[in-house]
Amino acid sequence: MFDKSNFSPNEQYSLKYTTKQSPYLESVQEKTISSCPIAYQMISPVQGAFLKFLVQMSKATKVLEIGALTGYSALCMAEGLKERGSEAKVVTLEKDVENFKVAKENIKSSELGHLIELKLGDAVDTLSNLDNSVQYDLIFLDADKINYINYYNIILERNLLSDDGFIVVDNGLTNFSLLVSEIEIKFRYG
Ligand SMILES: C[S@@+](CC[C@H](N)C(=O)[O-])C[C@H]1O[C@@H](n2cnc3c(N)ncnc32)[C@H](O)[C@@H]1O
Repeated sequence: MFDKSNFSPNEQYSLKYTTKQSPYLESVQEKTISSCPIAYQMISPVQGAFLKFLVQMSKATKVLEIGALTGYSALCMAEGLKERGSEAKVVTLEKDVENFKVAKENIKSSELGHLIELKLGDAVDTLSNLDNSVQYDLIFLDADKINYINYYNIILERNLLSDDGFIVVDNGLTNFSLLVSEIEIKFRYG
């Protein structure tokens, strides 16, 4: 069973010196840990604070996430969008129906729910059909790693990334260094 004691010593140290998450985020985290069999895949509160910081510092308005799970990371990023006005939006993609249902409920019950649009389906299909008159300032890849290169290609081919936008990749430096180096090569040398 996954619980907070599974956090690494580095994670626990960082958590101690990171701004405490909101009570609502904590409740979503706790509920996910107690009821979701793949809760260990959810980002940690420190990573959530970092994503929120990235959204705020980059002044992103449009955020796209691939891999919603129960909505925790989308809610973290929505907190960073609070001051960004009526155009602000997190679009998050999820293919698993059970995860989708829980995420939908968590998003609906949040005071930031109006900032988040959750889409059900395989992200390769959803990305291929996403309205590309909208460009995203921050895109967070956090789904099936094997498809990262496909997500990256579709995002660039369909012009879904804004000119100053950037892509954040979860687990990019753990077991998937080959995929990451392919992405880096394409990014740097076209
Ligand atoms: C690592 S979890 C996401 C965690 C979430 N970002 C968080 O930290 O709260 C990965 C999620 O991606 C979903 N997923 C996996 N492959 C997918 C695909 N091809 N299309 C859409 N979602 C996918 C899984 O069902 C799972 O819910």
